[in-house]
Amino acid sequence: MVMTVASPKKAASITEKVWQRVYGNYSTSSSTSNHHKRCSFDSEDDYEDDDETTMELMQIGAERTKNVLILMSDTGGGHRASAEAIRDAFKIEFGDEYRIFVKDVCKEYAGWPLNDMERSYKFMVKHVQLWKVAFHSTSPKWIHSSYLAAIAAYYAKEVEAGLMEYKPDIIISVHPLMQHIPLWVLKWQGLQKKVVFVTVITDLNTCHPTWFHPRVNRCYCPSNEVSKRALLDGLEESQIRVFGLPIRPSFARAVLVKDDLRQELEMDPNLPAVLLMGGGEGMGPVKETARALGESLLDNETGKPIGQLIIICGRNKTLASKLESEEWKIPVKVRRFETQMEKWMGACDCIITKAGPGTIAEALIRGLPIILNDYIPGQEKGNVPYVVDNGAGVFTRSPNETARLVSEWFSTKTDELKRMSENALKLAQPEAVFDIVKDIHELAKQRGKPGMFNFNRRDRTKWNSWKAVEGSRSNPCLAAGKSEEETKNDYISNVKQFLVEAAASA
Ligand SMILES: CCCCCCCC/C=C\CCCCCCCC(=O)OC[C@H](CO[C@@H]1O[C@H](CO)[C@H](O)[C@H](O)[C@H]1O)OC(=O)CCCCCCC/C=C\CCCCCCCC
Ligand SMILES: O=c1ccn([C@@H]2O[C@H](COP(=O)(O)OP(=O)(O)O)[C@@H](O)[C@H]2O)c(=O)[nH]1
Repeated sequence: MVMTVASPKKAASITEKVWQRVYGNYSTSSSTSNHHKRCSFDSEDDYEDDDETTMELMQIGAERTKNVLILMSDTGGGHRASAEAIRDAFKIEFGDEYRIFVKDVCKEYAGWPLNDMERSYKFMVKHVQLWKVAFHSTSPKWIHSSYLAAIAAYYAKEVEAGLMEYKPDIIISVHPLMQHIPLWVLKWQGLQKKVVFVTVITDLNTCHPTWFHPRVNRCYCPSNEVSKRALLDGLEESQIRVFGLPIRPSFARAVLVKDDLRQELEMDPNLPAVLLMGGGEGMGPVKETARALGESLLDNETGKPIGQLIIICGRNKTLASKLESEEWKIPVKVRRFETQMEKWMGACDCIITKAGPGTIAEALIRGLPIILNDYIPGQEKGNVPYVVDNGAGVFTRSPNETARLVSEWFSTKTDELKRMSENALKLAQPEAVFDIVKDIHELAKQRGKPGMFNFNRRDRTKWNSWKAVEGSRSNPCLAAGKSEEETKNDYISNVKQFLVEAAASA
């Protein structure tokens, strides 16, 4: 059945469509609604004609702005940082060719627990044994597939509404839990062949298996260790690319001079500097380590400092307030959430951090030797050997040991600091984010049709049905003229299909 909203003169509607495609006027729901009202068709003839138009439009459409939806969640600071890195790299490489949306569709559209993952995750990593059990017990495919299927059964419609709102030609997931449900929704909508779906993994080594989904078009692995895991988990070699972890272009492309940065950041121009942090949330033994450094970086004989300390607390306001209120015998700067991490890293000589992959990858680009003082069990565990075995840093949980190491690096063991800095630079992959976006661009080109909004007959029906209920977030089947009972049955059968698929894949 075909929706009939209006029956405008064909020529006018086609001209308008060409105009809108070329100028990419698909960004607001109102313009899209109007577009769809104008572009509805009544008969099979209209469809035939429209298919031809689509062919024409595909050629012109090469120039239209394509929508890229990046799926992330603020569980930790790394996923957002990588998402923004990809967005910025698209902008630098391709200008207005792509329109990028960085979104947590689960938070914005779904209900509990999907809309509350940040808080749940924070709670779980605070009670670290709880996280350890959750991480490892959900690693078997049959467990996480069934669990995600059950959640999908509840929220697929909402996630679908979220995806449809951005009309993506390309979906990029930078989160371990954003493969299964969106891919299912695309399949349900018959859009899997039209929308490019890629995963960009942001864990360096021991990542959770939910990152690996066999139906993605590409899986970008940051290291060979991760690509081996992907192969073991059933991905094909042709799906995998190893470029590195995507880091904000400001790290890779900006030319930063340490002396200038120190002046800009009002740091001591001469004293060596150590940067102390704990990811976006200011986690790990930051306070204890700061106090130990306050002692070890003071020369007891002269009473003068041998180094300076920068502490970045991220979103941990309690930690920042506590440290700000302390008295220090060496130069110390306590900062909250910083947006120009490349500058602080560029102004320092080494870094102390928990084993967050984003911070590690950034520090490597800046050639900073790394002291890892903590890790989250599961996904961050493997980051420790990644750094230590490559000679770019050391691991110790002891604040006193950390403070001793830094004071040695700044006095008697400067050669060790230099050697580690060189190793860090060897491991760095500053171009990774550009390689990733270029590959996605190529992938999208190879696929030919730029996404779901090159309508063919079937898509148009579906999309018109969907748009008819725009805003209400109801099931598109309802708008397609089905009864509530039929709609419910449709939905249940879709869910069943998903559960069967999940069981089969397990
Ligand atoms: C015996 C069977 C028991 C089954 C019980 C199921 C209970 C489910 C409870 C918890 C779910 C645990 C999810 C484990 C998957 C973890 C995947 C993963 O690697 O997650 C990591 C991210 C955080 O990203 C990391 O941040 C780090 C820094 O902090 C660092 O940067 C790292 O590199 C990043 O990768 O974790 C999450 O996003 C987890 C959010 C969990 C919230 C859980 C609470 C709500 C419960 C369900 C939400 C729905 C998710 C379903 C997942 C299903 C199974 C995998
Ligand atoms: O004040 C801050 C603290 C951290 N970060 C960034 O947050 C990310 C942290 O990611 P990581 O993977 O290291 O740890 P997570 O926060 O996910 O635990 C890195 O890109 C940091 O540069 C930031 O931009 N400002």
